[in-house]
Amino acid sequence: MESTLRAIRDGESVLDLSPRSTVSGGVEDIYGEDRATEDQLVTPWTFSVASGYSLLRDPQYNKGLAFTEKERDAHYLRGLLPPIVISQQLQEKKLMQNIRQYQVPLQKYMALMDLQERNERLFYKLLIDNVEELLPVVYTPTVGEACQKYGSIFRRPQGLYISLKEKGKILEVLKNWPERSIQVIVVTDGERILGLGDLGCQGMGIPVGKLSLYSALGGVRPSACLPITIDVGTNNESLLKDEFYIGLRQKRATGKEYSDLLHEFMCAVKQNYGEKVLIQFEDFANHNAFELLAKYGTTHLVFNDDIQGTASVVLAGLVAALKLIGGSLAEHTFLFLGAGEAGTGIAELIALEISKQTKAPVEECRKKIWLVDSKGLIVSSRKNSLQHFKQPWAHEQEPVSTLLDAVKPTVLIGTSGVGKTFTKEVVETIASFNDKPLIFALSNPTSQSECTAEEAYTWSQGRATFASGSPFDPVEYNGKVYVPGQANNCYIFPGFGLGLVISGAIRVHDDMLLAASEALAKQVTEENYKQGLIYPPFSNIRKISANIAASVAAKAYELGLATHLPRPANLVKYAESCMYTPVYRHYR
Ligand SMILES: NC(=O)C1=CN([C@@H]2O[C@H](COP(=O)(O)OP(=O)(O)OC[C@H]3O[C@@H](n4cnc5c(N)ncnc54)[C@H](OP(=O)(O)O)[C@@H]3O)[C@@H](O)[C@H]2O)C=CC1
Ligand SMILES: CC(=O)C(=O)O
Ligand SMILES: [Mg+2]
Repeated sequence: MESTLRAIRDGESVLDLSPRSTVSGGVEDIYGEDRATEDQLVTPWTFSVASGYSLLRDPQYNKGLAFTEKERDAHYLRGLLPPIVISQQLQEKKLMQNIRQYQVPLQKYMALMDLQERNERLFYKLLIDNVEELLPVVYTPTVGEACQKYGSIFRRPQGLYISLKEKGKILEVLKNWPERSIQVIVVTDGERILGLGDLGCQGMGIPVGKLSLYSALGGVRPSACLPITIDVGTNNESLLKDEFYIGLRQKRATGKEYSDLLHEFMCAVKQNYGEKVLIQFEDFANHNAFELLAKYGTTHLVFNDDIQGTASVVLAGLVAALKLIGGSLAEHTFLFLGAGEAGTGIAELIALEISKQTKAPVEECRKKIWLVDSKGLIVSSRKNSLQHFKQPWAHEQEPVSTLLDAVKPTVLIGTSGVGKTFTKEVVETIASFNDKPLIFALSNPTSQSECTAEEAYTWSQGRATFASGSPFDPVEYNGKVYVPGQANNCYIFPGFGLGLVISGAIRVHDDMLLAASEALAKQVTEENYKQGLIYPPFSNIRKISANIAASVAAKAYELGLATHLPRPANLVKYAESCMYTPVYRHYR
């Protein structure tokens, strides 16, 4: 057998591998897999010529019924498919019809994951052409439910699992991944999955979902994307007791054990994929997230989507909203419910932008921004007990425990991960001292949203401008239709990552976040504003991503952080030309 395999590997003329008939009329079991009793070892061998049966089962190349007559002849597909040949458009139509028949969002999610596993190009074509309809399925809110039930719905593994068992062998594990030229990694340790808390190893749905958006919305090739879950255990008691749980059945490793594993991972990634692979940290708990970003920000190309991507998307929405509510950023007062990754990340970028606009020191600009955590308003008397990322926000003020007791904000931002916290009283109060209150309810998924779009519009008597992390349908109030925006980092990270990739950037810089934000805000049209929108529609997201990518790349060149030289003259055109499109290719 070894000589046969070697002949195939070396490209010599292929030997006869067809199973031979035996005298008894059965089929000879040449490799002994069927003869072996259960306690004997067998070799799980395969050979990889993408033709015939294996071509149909290779999601990267499979086209299903869209294989042409010529391709069916050339690639040994005759008889393996029914006679009809149909177009990708017709396949898309049929699949959308099928997906629309499912009433339960999780069924739609599973159907889409099956499609991704079966026919990658068709999956991306569907996602791009129906982005507004399918985004809530592959992404928030449905991906949250998928993660909660990941063990039960698990069929085929997606992405790479690195657990404590792989300590000392992470480089080898990376080498098991079939693709060599990786450009973007999204990694989680599953400790803060959306606002759903610790889902351990089942957080894998998040890197998988984020990376499918990298390809669909940002045009990064799917084969260049690698979803990774680091499994250091979970503190989620119900998962630890769940017989279908797919992760390590132990409490989370912390301290040195945790940081050693993460360090080995970060070094192995750089060693295996080089300096220019983007590592996006996603849904880590804040006690690790800030530290990882600070520690690896100077040695690796790292980006924390929850801290930085969210900041960039919210700043864009704020800048755009000024056209509706008036004033400059510096003239507004901001109040956050939630002072973690998203809250302090956004707050810091707002302060930075105000500082750039007004030339005032950033410390001064922070004074217009207030944050509330689970213990109340962040004030100076609490300073010694505050986590380091909250300390810059500890302003001089008496401690208060209720949201609107001390501050009269013009902008209210929810980043608490706790649903229903913007109560009727809260919305009515902010609407009582603002003609046009601006309200962001950013927590995901929908169940954790601080309030719904309907509540925001009704309780403010139609005066609020509203955007949320997970999507809400338009609302009719007093005969007028209000269209809520979706303030989600998925507006930013696909284009942001593309900009880093095409410029060959080696580090992320805050000015790139500001550039991405500005590029997004510029995409909001007069027509969008007329509808009360502060974000452009997702139907234009590939164009939006190309513009964001161009702005981020331009900043990378300006800062001397780009290695792709010479700089392309027209970066928007260049970004567009680099984007993956999922139409079928013709096979020779
Ligand atoms: N729309 C988007 O694009 C994004 C949305 N998010 C969403 O934001 C939410 C928070 O994420 P993240 O910042 O990373 O989480 P963190 O855990 O880092 O922060 C949560 C913060 O909320 C505070 N908090 C919790 N409960 C309450 C409460 N009842 N009242 C007031 N404050 C409370 C916590 O207080 P304490 O510090 O005292 O514990 C903490 O400061 C999640 O739901 C996530 O899905 C995140 C990223 C992007
Ligand atoms: C959107 C996102 O990244 C989050 O909710 O964590
Ligand atoms: Mg996230």
